[in-house]
Amino acid sequence: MNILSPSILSADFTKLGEEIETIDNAGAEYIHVDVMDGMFVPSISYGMPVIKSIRKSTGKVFDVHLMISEPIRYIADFAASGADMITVHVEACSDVVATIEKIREYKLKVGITLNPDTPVSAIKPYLNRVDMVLIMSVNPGFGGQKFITSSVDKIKEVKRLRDELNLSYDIEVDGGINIDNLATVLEAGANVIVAGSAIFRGDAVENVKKFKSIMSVW
Ligand SMILES: O=C(CO)[C@H](O)[C@H](O)COP(=O)(O)O
Repeated sequence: MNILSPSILSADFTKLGEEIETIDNAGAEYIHVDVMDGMFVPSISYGMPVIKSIRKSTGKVFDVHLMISEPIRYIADFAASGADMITVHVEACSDVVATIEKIREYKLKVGITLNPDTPVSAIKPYLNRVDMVLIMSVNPGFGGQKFITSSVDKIKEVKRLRDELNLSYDIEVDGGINIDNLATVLEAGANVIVAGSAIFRGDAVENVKKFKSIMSVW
């Protein structure tokens, strides 16, 4: 199933609750929540209090992407804030298996991700333990960047590995996705689509509709 997960990093924070209700009503399946610590990535976004607060605005799945060093330290807090799934960076965890197990302790879905310069081989040992693989198609840290085209081959590679290893994880793609490159990533094998600026810049309802109409034919 194809899933749209708008990234609220590009929403208007002065009316975040309303922005979330808008994309929820327009048909987005997930809400993508980008947490940045100013260490693993250069920028700082928001954390548990914001997530707890926006949890009241929607019942949709909170797809929380932790761009933080040693995320194992905060899994309990993100679970208590209302996360439904947590994705961690392979580069950010000194013990990836323990981090995955910690997320499972809270009965949350688990995603693993990697930076554009990290090869897929770095996550291969963990593929049988996760529900989702996130292919970053920009260097994490900021919305509104240009899509890195080599990500398409990475999507194909994790799809090929899923078949080879007889696994069933979702493949999410995040960074620089827009109406023009959406079909390319879907065709490569991505089925969870993150988009920030392409959804929240302009008319979010129309943008969700356009995304979903293309996604419906794949
Ligand atoms: O993880 C992210 C940045 O680190 C964002 O989710 C991502 O960049 C989405 O924003 P946009 O669609 O504007 O590229």
